[in-house]
Amino acid sequence: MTYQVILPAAGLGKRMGAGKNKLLLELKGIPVLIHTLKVFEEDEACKGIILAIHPQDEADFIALLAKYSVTKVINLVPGGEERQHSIYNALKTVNSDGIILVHDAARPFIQKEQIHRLTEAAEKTGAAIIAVPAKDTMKKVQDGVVVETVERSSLWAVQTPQAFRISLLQEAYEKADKDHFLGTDDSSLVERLKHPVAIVEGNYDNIKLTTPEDLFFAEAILEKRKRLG
Ligand SMILES: Nc1ccn([C@@H]2O[C@H](COP(=O)(O)OP(=O)(O)OP(=O)(O)O)[C@@H](O)[C@H]2O)c(=O)n1
Ligand SMILES: C[C@](O)(CO)[C@H](O)COP(=O)(O)O
Repeated sequence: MTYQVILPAAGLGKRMGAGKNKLLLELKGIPVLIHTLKVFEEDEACKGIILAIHPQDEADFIALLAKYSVTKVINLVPGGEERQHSIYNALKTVNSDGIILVHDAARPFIQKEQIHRLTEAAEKTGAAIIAVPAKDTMKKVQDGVVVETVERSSLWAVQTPQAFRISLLQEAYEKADKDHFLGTDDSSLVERLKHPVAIVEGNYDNIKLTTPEDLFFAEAILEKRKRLG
């Protein structure tokens, strides 16, 4: 199942505190952005990558695409104030049908096998997301006091990629824009259409590099993969 992918890469990395786009930080000498891009560059089912970038990063990103021979980037679009705005800017440039993925550029450890299970599910259902069963107990808190412990057996920790029929995601984004709805993931916009979203189980390696300790976890994941081959 072929697909296109939108990679939102226009964040400021405030929680990382690196003083620059965290996607320019290096893991084993290679920028995070390139680790993520290479997964899709090397996936024969990926027919095109649309990168949402911050204008201040444009020169650095273009230089990296050339240095690492990334050929599948078909468009660079300006990011927006929020992740959702960056993705919407990219989605507006898509004029085809089929399946589109949205994947955080800050998640460099996604693997082709998971992507293919995801696209197959999205082909069947129109919408599918990668997630893993929650390992921690989650509680709702108000004013510093627990108000509810959420039943863990039904909880999943949602990641990206998230995969959709292009027309469905475009409808969801148009409605969210009209309603001024801001979600923390793309699936929540599709759920507002009362459209079912399938869960595809991924793995716990697919972390999002968000805070400084994640860089240490990332190095450990790379070391594990090197040892396991
Ligand atoms: N306005 C934004 C915000 C985020 N992103 C991208 O969306 C992904 C997930 O966002 P997050 O991890 O929150 O990145 P940042 O927004 O950079 O982090 P922070 O919230 O700590 O600033 C990242 O690849 C980020 O580059 C984006 O394209 N446009
Ligand atoms: C989309 C996401 O990665 C799913 O877990 C997450 O919601 C992104 O959150 P962020 O704060 O925009 O990184």
